[in-house]
Amino acid sequence: MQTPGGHRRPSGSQERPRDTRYTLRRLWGYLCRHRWMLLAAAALALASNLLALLGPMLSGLAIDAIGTVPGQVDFPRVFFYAGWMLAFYLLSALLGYLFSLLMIRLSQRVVRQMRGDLFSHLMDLPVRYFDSHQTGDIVSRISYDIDTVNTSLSSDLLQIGTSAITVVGSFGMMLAISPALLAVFAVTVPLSILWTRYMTRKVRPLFSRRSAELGALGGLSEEAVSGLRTVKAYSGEEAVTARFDAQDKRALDAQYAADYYGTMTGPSVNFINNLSLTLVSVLGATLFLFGKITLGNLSSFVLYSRKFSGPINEIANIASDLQSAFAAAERVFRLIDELPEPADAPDALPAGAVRGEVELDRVSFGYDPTAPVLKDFSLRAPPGSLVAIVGPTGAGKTTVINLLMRFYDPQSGEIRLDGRETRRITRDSLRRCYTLVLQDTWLFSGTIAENIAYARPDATREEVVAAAKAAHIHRFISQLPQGYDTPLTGDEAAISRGQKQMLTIARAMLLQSNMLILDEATSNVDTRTERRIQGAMRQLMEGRTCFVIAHRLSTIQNADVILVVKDGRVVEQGDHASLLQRGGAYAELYWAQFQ
Ligand SMILES: Nc1ncnc2c1ncn2[C@@H]1O[C@H](COP(=O)(O)OP(=O)(O)OP(=O)(O)O)[C@@H](O)[C@H]1O
Repeated sequence: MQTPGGHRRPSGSQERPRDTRYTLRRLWGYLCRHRWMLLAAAALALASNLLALLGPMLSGLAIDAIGTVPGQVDFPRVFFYAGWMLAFYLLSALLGYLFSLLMIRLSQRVVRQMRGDLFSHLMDLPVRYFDSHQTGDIVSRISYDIDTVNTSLSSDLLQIGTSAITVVGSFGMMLAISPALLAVFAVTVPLSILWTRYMTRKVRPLFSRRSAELGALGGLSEEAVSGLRTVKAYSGEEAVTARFDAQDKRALDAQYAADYYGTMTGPSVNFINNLSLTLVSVLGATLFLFGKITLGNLSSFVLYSRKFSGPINEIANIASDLQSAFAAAERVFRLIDELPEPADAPDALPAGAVRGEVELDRVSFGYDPTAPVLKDFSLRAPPGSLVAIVGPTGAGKTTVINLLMRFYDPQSGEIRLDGRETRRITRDSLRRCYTLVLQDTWLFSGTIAENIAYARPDATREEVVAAAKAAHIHRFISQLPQGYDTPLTGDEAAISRGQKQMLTIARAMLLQSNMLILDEATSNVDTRTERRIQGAMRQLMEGRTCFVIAHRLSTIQNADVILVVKDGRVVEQGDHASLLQRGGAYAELYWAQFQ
């Protein structure tokens, strides 16, 4: 039996990269939510860099104060300039420190918002999304990809911000000192810009691939870890390790390719910039010879030229980090951009108090619209009735539940609750009308009491205990050292599958909804215990419209209507006695179990 919509398909590990501008705009949107912090950071960066920019100029003035004639050094002036240099550099360092602090805080806030948006959007996605994407890949977006964006925002963006100011400032200073010497950069700067652009374009898809392959690796790990018992039971360790190995190799290859081209960018741009230093030295010496520049100015120019090309270098160096962050941000935004469950119809109203009359009227549905699973499916459940759905594996029983809960909507036909089409009822209120107990028991890390009270956190301890007693799980819980306060963590061994199922039944007992769906809800409980909780189950079903899917036909004999489903169609319906008498598909299933 599946959980509703529990079929999983691996995600396509390759998604087409979007353009950088789109991702940048989205990131910018997040940053702008903290525009005051951003503005303060920009002001700090500007002040810190402008102060640092004064250093080379003061150094040049100090050199000129030394003069060219040995023994005629104007020490007071040298110390005067050196003193100012020290003061400016100190202040610049202090402002730089404050700037970094602010950027770290800013990136923390942005990441928190992004992660929050991502998670809450995840909750709004239709079941279909989870049916077709690997859990590990989704988790990797929430953790790994967002972390990558975080690192990049706090360090790379910071560097780019300060670099830009330094580049512009140094350029202005060099222009003031010697426009002639500046000509050197007319050759080297375009060269390094073109080269950096070429490399980033080359590297970006490689980083997208790296993120996707790492996501797939996460998916595989999640699959292997959650199914470890089965893997061991089938001695599949080697096969799963081989698959992991192959995927790990693919991820590492993708990482290597991205890092290889990423690291190539820095040194090559560095070389181009060093070339400019060589040219400045030659041209500067010539200008000095002709008395067009003082030694101090030349020295300042060289220092500014280092300041000017340094950030270009840095930007080239962090370009690969940025590419990796863009690829990660893109995967995050792609998830955020996934279409949520369609909004409720404009005329949809809350379900309100319902009697519990459910009708499926000639419903056809396929997960893939071209391959129908339910064909012309009709059923009518009067209020308070017990409807059992039986049929062979893959017949479409769980699919009926998926439609009742509106995890999916039918392609044709109508589903009605109390005569109202369910599309005219808000999804949330419709789902609240049902209590759903699945074979797939889902317990979260919290105490036993919290797990039982999951759908009603306001329930008192007495109510929780009464529910547990009704589900015949109270004795077991009381024997635990911490009783109802026993934490349920990942330690699956501490509690059996049957006990887990009883806990989910206790959880259902606490709810007062008018309709109940039991999808193989007692399949893990032994027949004796099942018989013992029958009374409680009957009490739970009392007065409620119930849909029960059970392979064990003994549990549904008292149903008002039994629907026999085969290949997505109702092939027989009636109560137990009439269906047995008929000697058709139901009788066949029944005798197959009891003979
Ligand atoms: N999320 C899904 N995506 C695509 N196909 C699906 C999905 N869920 C179920 N199916 C297909 O729909 C058909 C009906 O599945 P369903 O789970 O409703 O059967 P079932 O009668 O509940 O079977 P079982 O008794 O084994 O649980 C199957 O062929 C199944 O492969």
